[in-house]
Amino acid sequence: MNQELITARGLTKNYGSKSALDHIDLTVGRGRIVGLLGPNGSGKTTFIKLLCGLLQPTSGTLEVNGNAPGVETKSVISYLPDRMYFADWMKACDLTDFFADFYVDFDRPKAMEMFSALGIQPNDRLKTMSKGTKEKVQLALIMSRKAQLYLLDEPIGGVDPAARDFILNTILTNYNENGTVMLSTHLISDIERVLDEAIFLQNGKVVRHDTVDNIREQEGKSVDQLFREIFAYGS
Ligand SMILES: Nc1ncnc2c1ncn2[C@@H]1O[C@H](COP(=O)(O)OP(=O)(O)OP(=O)(O)O)[C@@H](O)[C@H]1O
Repeated sequence: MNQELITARGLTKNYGSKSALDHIDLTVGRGRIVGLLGPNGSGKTTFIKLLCGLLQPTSGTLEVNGNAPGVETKSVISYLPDRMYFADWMKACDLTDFFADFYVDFDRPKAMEMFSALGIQPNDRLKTMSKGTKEKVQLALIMSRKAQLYLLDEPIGGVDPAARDFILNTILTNYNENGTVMLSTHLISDIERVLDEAIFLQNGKVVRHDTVDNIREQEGKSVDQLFREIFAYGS
C-alpha cells in the first residue's frame, strides 16, 4: 500500500464549452489533511465530485487507491456534499440506522458519541434543526466511517465560529489515521492550523500545491495571507 492515495494526470472536466478543470496533475498521499482552496468557480466541487465518481472526466485520468472512481473506490470514500441530501422528516438516530445499513465501516457508537458532544438529540428530526446543526449531524455521520478518503465540501460554512473549532478538532481527532481528509473551504484562517497541505486552484488549474510548513517557511506568511495575495481582485 505504498502507492499514492490520489493520482490525477492531465485531468480535465468540461461542462459544454466551459472548462472547469484544465489538465490537472497532482498526487496526494495517505494520512494527510489537505485543503482544496480557490475562489468561487475555481473547480473545487468539480474535483471532489470526480473523486466520488459523481462526474466523469472529459479527458485525463484520476485514480483513488490505484482505481478509477467507481464501485471499489466508493466503499473507501466518505463524502460530505456541499448540500444536504437527507429527507427532512428523518431523525438523527434514523440516519445512524441508514449509515449502518449502507456502510460496513460505520461506527455507530462513535457517531452517537459525537452527537452527544455536539449537543445533538438523537430523536430530533432534521426539519426542526438549524442549518448549522444539520451540518453537524452530517459531519458526525461522515466522520464516523473508517474510510480511507474523507471528502468534505465546505464542511464548516454554516456553523458558528465556536462550533467550527470543535468540528475541526473532531476532524483532527476522529478520523482514521491512515486515511486522508480533503476539504474545500473559503474559511482558510479557521482551518489552516489543521492542514498538512494546501492545493490552490484557479480557473481549473493547480497554481500551487505544497505543504503548509513549506508555504510558511518559504513565503514567511500564513496560507490565508498567501491566498489573499494570489487571488487579490485586480491583481
Ligand atoms: N453543472 C454545471 N454546468 C455547467 N457549468 C458548471 C456546472 N457545475 C459547475 N460549473 C462551472 O464549472 C466551474 C467550476 O465550478 P465548481 O462548482 O467546481 O467551483 P467551486 O470552486 O466549487 O466554486 P464555489 O467556491 O463557488 O463552490 C464554474 O465556472 C462553474 O460555473
